[in-house]
Amino acid sequence: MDIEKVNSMDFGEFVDVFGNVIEKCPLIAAAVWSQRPFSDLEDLENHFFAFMDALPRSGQEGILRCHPDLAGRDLQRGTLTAESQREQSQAGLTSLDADDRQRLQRLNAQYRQRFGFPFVLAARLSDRAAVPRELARRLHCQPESELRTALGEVKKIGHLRLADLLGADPAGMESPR
Ligand SMILES: NC(=O)N[C@H]1NC(=O)NC1=O
Repeated sequence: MDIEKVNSMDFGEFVDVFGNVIEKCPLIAAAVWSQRPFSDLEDLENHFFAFMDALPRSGQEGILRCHPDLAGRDLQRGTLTAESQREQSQAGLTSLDADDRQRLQRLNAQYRQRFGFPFVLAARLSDRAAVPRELARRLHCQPESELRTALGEVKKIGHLRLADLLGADPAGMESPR
């Protein structure tokens, strides 16, 4: 899909296509549509990210809370969004054994208890060994910097989802940890 096609979309089509660029936050796509035309993928994604950056803290935490836990209940029940299912599967989180899954669920619970929002990480840039390691490390970070880190991960996820939709090479991403 090229940027001309994106710019020609009506509101309904745009929200259908880009509504889950930020997990379960179609409102952001709805707001971004008003800002077309976009010059390219980077311009388009900058509008998504600027909207997030301009939110008050409660809104930013709300975005994080829209994310399902990694290897959590939604994965077990098969209720993940298609994008999240693919990302968690690519990181190997759909084939954890019971011990590893329970360890991750314990760490997720500790993280949520400490920060008040779920642990968010761009799973496609990680793997099943790195996820619990990174979770355990971030558990000890300060709340302010952790909020920034988590929103940075939401942006990485959004960047990759947008690149998929536009059939672009995801430029400038970190290689897998
Ligand atoms: N909790 C969390 O990070 N979830 C997200 N990460 C990712 O790559 N896809 C998700 O749904």
